[in-house]
Amino acid sequence: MAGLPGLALPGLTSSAPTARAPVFAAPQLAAPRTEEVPARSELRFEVAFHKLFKVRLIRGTAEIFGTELAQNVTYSFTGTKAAIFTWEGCSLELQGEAESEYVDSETDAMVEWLNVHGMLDTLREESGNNGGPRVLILGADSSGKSSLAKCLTAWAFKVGRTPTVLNLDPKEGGLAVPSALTATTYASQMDIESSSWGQSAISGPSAIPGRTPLTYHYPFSSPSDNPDLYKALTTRLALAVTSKLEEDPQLKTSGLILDTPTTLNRPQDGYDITAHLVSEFSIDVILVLGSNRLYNDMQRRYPAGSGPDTPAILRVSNSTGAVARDENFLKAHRAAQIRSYFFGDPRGGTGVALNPHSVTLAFSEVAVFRAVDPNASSMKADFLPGQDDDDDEYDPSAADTGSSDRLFEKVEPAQHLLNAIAAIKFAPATASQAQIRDAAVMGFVYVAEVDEARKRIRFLAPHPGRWGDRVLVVGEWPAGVGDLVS
Ligand SMILES: Nc1ncnc2c1ncn2[C@@H]1O[C@H](COP(=O)(O)OP(=O)(O)OP(=O)(O)O)[C@@H](O)[C@H]1O
Repeated sequence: MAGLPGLALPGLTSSAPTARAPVFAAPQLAAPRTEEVPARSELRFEVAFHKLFKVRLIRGTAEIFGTELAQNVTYSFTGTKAAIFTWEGCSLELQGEAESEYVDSETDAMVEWLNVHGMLDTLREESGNNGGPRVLILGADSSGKSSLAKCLTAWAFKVGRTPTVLNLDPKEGGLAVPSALTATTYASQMDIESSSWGQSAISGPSAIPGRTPLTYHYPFSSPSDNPDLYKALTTRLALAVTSKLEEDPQLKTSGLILDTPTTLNRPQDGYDITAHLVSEFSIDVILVLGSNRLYNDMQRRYPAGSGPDTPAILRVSNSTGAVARDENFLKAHRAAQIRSYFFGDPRGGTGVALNPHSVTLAFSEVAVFRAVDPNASSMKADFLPGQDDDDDEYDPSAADTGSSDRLFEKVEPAQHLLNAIAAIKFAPATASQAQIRDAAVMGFVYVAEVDEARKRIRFLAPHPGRWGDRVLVVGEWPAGVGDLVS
């Protein structure tokens, strides 16, 4: 396939909106009030989507998941559940509407987490040629896994480290969109206002210095939906990250922090994947949050003193303030994450609004593949549109997956792609199944329009560059966001 001519629509440049960005109508807020937060306490708050809650630190010091707030800067939150913690006490100016907002002093977990950071930093000090700690965080649903990962990352950065964080939860998506498995080095402060891990440099300029994660695409919601694919991708990530660490002593000493999905907690299908991660990333510390069963099972699997490569298992307290997020909240959270990937942060505050680029292509100019759901492949084979006649032929490249099933099937562009999020992979249209699987992601695009009559398809892309002869891959996850463009 020749280079894809991107068609910039009139007026659709980076200085004028390419698509109508979701407008965040700043609500009228009541006058600000002041909240005194005692030492070693935290202000916990929950803000609904489409509501705004503003916080300004006016006295003392405070941090949000380990990252310090600057004094006299107004931070804006929406669609967030979080806590502002203070070691020494602080005064906060609050404005706006929180669904729940209270100060709590039951914060022993923070002290414990800080001790874990101290222990990890001692391991970094003493690491020599072996490199710093490679930490795997496991735990129950909403136990605070991501919050702990953020705290450990922020505190490590604060003492001059540059840890590499792996988001291995396809429901979260790290600095990209859900379905992204990412590795990101934190050499600058984390984003205070983000309810996830912030915004990637791929999406455009941001107030926080940009980070470009190494991204792989796993378009299923849980590792156990397609364990072979999940394992293959995490192996690629481990190889890439390990070689990056070998090239940079500072990164190597700073080590790895792996944030994982809750489903790894399940003995029946999660432990096998956990063992894969432990071996591929040469994990030496496993932090278990809030599950005695998981802690005991891990201790049995990796008994202390059974060898130099056996990881240490540490039980860590749950974040007492961590709250379960219901499916509606999580759905809105995912939609917001996808929106911010394309449109930036429209809230004001320190956020930067972006204008995604619109690219219209002929059907003949794109190569779209769909990741096959191994649990439904036999049913799908007959029904998916756009099957080539020779699709049933044996593909030798699929052999190294350990299964003769195909991983991806080519699909013709049609209405079924509308609202899909597609990964642009560093693989040409002629690539084998294994090459498509193993290719990293250049970025994600959103299918904004499919014109079957004129055989044209319009994408929104965060980046103006053309992607040339590269395949697009869609899957069942994340589900399309219907109202991304109105
Ligand atoms: N101390 C706290 N006070 C208020 N909210 C908190 C606190 N700690 C964590 N949270 C919030 O609780 C929610 C769940 O926490 P977190 O995402 O860290 O858990 P998790 O174990 O990673 O979740 P999941 O099971 O979805 O992967 C998040 O919205 C987080 O911001």
